Amino acid sequence: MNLTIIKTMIDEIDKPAIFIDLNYVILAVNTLYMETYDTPVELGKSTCFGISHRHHAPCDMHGEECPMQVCKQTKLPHTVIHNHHTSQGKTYCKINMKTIQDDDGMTIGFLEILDRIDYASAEPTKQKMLGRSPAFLSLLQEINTVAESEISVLLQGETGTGKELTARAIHDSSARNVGPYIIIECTGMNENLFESELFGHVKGAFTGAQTDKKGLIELAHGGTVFFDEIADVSLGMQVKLLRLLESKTFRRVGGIKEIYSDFRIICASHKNLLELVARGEFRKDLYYRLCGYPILLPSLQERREDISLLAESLLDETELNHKQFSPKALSKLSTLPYWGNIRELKNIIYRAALKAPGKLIESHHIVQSHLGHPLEKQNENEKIHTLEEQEGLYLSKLYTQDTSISTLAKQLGVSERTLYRKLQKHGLKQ
Ligand SMILES: Nc1ncnc2c1ncn2[C@@H]1O[C@H](COP(=O)(O)OP(=O)(O)OP(=O)(O)O)[C@@H](O)[C@H]1O
Repeated sequence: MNLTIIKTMIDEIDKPAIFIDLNYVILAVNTLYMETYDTPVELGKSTCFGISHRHHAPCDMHGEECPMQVCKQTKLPHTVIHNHHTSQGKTYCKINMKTIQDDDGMTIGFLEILDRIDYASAEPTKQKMLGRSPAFLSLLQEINTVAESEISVLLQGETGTGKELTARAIHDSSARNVGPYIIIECTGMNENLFESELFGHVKGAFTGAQTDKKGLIELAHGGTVFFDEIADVSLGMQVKLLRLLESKTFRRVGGIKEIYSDFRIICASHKNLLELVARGEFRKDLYYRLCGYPILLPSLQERREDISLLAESLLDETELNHKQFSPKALSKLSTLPYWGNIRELKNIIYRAALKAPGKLIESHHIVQSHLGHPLEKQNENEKIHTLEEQEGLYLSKLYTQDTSISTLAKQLGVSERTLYRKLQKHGLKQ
């Protein structure tokens, strides 16, 4: 294949694209690629890592996976997610790389095509999934892996870890993103209501059904349905859901006509569904229908490196965004145990900003509410905590506003001063 043909081919691609040789040097580039970066491309001289990362060495020397190395070994296309320096700042990009061979099967270079990832960011940005940690990057990779397929996805993870945001990101990066995205909240609905919400009803099906009404499944035709807290669906309704998933057809309540809906399903639960299956509270056949691709969302504890970034951005989303954290406040935020994950972090930040009288939010303004913690006991027993986290968890159980410090200190076998210090360290006391 000669270079002129490659240049013509690259110009035809409707995404930023380059052709690089075995030494990372760019030999062909399209206009969309040049528009993506501020650094000008010099054909035969610029390297892919120099333009996209402003590095002087390949990505794998900077802790990122180099797709070219994988392509070299496997000769198969490979996709990775990298954080690029684009003309719009640091941006997550999906890099699709493909080996190009000559007629004799010799590798002559690599084709790189880029997709911007608009739902995530490594910089403080409103309304985006934020993070830089390895756990966050693996999550982006998982989203990327499932997005282009039709597989059913089961999102599991503690409350407040971002399951709803992840479901939306999967829909937005799938081919169904032009279709509807329907959220079905499974908690707190009785069976009759749930059935009529899902499938709709015909006129006269029950008192108050004065007209025909489409259900959410019908409205989701061509798009994605997200069932939040799927574990809360009753056993009776689980049978109907299974039938729906197997046939993609249903009947409106009181109706006889079979209606077809083409939808993709994503579910989320903060409960361990397999445990519910073992206890007979969730149907095994439905579980396997829903769990085509399970994704476990990392808790905030597993991505502590992201706390400062999240904190800055969450503060920015409040009306108190003229305030800022002291370095000590930020470091305190990074050490707290978070039972409610990002949602709890959000509350702590808002409270701290309200408490701070001036512009600066100090570490003593950051106080964790211990009231919510006993609510979140799901999987707590199985999780390994550091001793320090365990200490915080234990103290938050024992200590309430009415606790006598001297009595508790005696019971714990420490001095009152030590207990004070520990309560302060874990954000349980000012
Ligand atoms: N990566 C992230 N970056 C920024 N904000 C996030 C991120 N993940 C979650 N959030 C925010 O945290 C809050 C909780 O997220 P979300 O509702 O998606 O969690 P969840 O896991 O679905 O919670 P639950 O199980 O309680 O329904 C939301 O305000 C969301 O915007």
